[in-house]
Amino acid sequence: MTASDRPVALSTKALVAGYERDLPIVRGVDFAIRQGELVVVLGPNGAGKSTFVKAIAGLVPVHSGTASLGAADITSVPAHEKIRHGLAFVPQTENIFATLSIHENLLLAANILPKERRQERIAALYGMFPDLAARPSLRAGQLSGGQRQMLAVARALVVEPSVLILDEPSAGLSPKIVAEVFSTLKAINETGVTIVLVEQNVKAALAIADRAVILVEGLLRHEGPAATLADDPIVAELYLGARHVPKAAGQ
Ligand SMILES: Nc1ncnc2c1ncn2[C@@H]1O[C@H](COP(=O)(O)OP(=O)(O)OP(=O)(O)O)[C@@H](O)[C@H]1O
Repeated sequence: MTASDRPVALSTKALVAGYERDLPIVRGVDFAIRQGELVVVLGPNGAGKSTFVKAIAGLVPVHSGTASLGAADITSVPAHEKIRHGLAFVPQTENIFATLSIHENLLLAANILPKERRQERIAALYGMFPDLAARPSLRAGQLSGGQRQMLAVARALVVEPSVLILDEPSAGLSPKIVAEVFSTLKAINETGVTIVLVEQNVKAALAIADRAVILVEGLLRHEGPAATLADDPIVAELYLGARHVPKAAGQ
């Protein structure tokens, strides 16, 4: 089955959201990602990318429109309840408890699972993240930036979400560490987890994504397969400072 035949995992319809009622930041976004896809959300600074995913996650007020997981409307489901529907969100910052150990961070995330499943899930996560397994009693605040992001991702995966949304997991990381984080995300995606990735790191994100959507001023301006968008003049215009997009011969 190709990606386009698979059921929609997460969608929004005419989603309008923002911090104040009279100031919508996301201004009517129709978006869909199919099961097993990895879609990157691109766009210039201030375009509303974070606001868009936070609105889906229940962390920013939705003014109108809907967000759905599969067929279930989750627009009004409180943020902490969305995980029970299979949606996990990794915020850009404050995504771990720095004063607690790696193991305590995972235990806290596992709290919503039935008691008998917690150890088994944490063991599975340690299998996926050997760096975390190597020193479970280390205080999370002592981890490097990349390892912190991995702990944040591991916390999100404890409850086996069907959809994982990440808000700029590469922020502040060196290119080498970004490559490691992204290859881990790709491996997670290959286990069947649908991933929505908000990113500024365009090249690296397009290299692992199936598809990309571009938000500009709160609107979905452009979308397409990641492989072709990498060479798209609109991407160049928005990101690479190419103000004058070269016209095709004859124009
Ligand atoms: N907590 C907040 N309260 C009020 N306005 C906010 C808040 N957070 C962001 N905004 C505003 O919302 C708009 C969109 O911000 P957002 O962070 O969603 O953009 P972004 O595309 O994710 O940008 P970046 O890539 O720089 O993070 C900006 O004008 C920003 O100033």
